[in-house]
Amino acid sequence: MPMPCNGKRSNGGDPAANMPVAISTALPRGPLIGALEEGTRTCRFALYEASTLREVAVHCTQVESLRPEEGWVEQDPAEILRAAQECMSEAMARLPPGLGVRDVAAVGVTNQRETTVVWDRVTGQPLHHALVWNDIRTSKTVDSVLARLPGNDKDALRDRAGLPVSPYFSALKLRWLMDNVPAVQKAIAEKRCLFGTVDSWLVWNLTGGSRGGLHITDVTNASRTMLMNIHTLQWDPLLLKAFDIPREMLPEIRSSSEVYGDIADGPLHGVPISAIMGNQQANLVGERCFKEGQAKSTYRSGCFLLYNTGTACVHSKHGLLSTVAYKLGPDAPTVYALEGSVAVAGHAIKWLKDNLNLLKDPAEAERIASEVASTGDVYFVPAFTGLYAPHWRKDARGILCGLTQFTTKGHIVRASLEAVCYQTRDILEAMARDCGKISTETLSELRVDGKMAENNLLLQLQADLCGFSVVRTDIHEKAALGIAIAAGQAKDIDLVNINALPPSQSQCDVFTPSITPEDRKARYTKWKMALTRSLGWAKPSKSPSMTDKRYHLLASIPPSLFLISSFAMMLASEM
Ligand SMILES: Nc1ncnc2c1ncn2[C@@H]1O[C@H](COP(=O)(O)OP(=O)(O)O)[C@@H](O)[C@H]1O
Ligand SMILES: O=P(O)(O)OC[C@H](O)CO
Repeated sequence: MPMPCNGKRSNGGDPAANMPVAISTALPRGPLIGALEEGTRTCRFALYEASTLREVAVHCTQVESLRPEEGWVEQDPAEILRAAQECMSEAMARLPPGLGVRDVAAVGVTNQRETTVVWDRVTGQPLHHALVWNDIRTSKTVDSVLARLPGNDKDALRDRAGLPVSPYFSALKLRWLMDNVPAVQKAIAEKRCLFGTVDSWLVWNLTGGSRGGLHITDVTNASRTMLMNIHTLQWDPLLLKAFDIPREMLPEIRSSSEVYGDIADGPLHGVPISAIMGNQQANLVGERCFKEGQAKSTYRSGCFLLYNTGTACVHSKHGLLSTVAYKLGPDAPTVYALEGSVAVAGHAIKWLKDNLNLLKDPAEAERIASEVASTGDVYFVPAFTGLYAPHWRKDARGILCGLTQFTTKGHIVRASLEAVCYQTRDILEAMARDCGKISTETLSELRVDGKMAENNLLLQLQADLCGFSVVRTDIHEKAALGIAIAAGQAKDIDLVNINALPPSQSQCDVFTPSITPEDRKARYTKWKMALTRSLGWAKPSKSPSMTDKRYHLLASIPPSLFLISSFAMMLASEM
């Protein structure tokens, strides 16, 4: 069971991070900061009182995902925008008496990352549904790109992008749209096509759309496109060439915290937008992981673990992503993170519920898994869409192994929880190898949040299977807080040292390891055996189709010459 630490635990030298503060019972006062949080499933707008970070008004709505084919995940960009506008209008309508738009000092936007939108700059209409981050239709596009890289190496572009070639990232999704959607091809030919991640789409529309909206993104979102140079923080000519993407359709890259422009219409008319960040980076800020070596893990449908590496961009040699954590101002230092993303975490529990009918509600997972003392040697690798970090195997598929006639649903549910823990351990092992810095002591800074983190058994298993303490400050994610901090900073409103939680909630739970190192080692070894068996199930076809003319052209270049020749072409074109 978790051990409540009553706010007394170490907080990594950040004394304010968990300090209980007196909660004001006074009527809320301006200035207020607005946080628009556009997640994959939920859109939410909250208004915070800047002096206390009290949430004074909020509205939230769901955004539907469409799954037209296996592995395809889409959202309607118009629906994303409508949801954002509804949330802002409803939250403004709920402001306590005496508060109004004049009290809102700034709005920040945080969003699901990688999800790719293309639209017509003249009509303002989307040219296709957004391809959502976990859509894997671009598998063949990946094969085509890999076929042209030295040694078919998915890491060949890592030095520049910080990322492996994978269906996860926007460049692949944009390439697919350009190859397969005539409306996109036509709009590009007519120079009317704009590309953006969800932040760009929202900010362009909120600041005026086709009547002069700002076409911008921030460094955190741009770092997930695979088109930005992670060192220069600019679109990289070689990466653009590798994916054959015209520069003019891309947004301008800005810092995560600065006044970009004002909201053009609606109840927040005239309020400046002053922060943009991808949601996992905003979460890192909201968790106040400002020091090198601090890390957070968010357990939702997927699981996202970010480890602050300070101003050093650590290039992972073990399958992690190098990403921009934040740059809180045009002249502020760029802070980087290593990230491990797990595609399927809580989603496996949803699958047990929806597809196998083993649960009525995800919350039942804890009770059912607790009915058995172990998984009975059952291992579940939920590689439904391949494996993300640190393996990056799109050919992996889910497996359940070690079944016997004695296996019960308790064993399977418990194995599903353990799968999240083992995948997290895989990431932590990779981080340890990349940084050589992670120790039990620094990992006392692993802060966990997310809906799935309300499962006590999951966090106990996490502590057991990793061998360090897991600290749950609160299950509520901190992305909205993080973007409020960034938006406030651009307006010289310092929110960093304000604790947003009432004292009763600011207590945290600590889960400490309760199994022997031998047991831990034996179980992890078995997990790795299971993982190996999941690989290579969805083999790519022998000759990946080349979906655009450019691939035919470049396929004739020997892979080893590809990068060199691209450089040469690039240099020549710049002369
Ligand atoms: N108590 C729980 N135990 C295990 N899994 C849970 C629990 N509560 C939620 N989940 C799972 O975690 C995920 C988190 O949900 P949520 O944050 O609401 O989802 P999303 O990432 O889709 O927005 C869901 O996929 C759900 O199946
Ligand atoms: O909206 P979420 O919480 O599922 O987050 C999605 C991530 O940003 C994808 O990288």
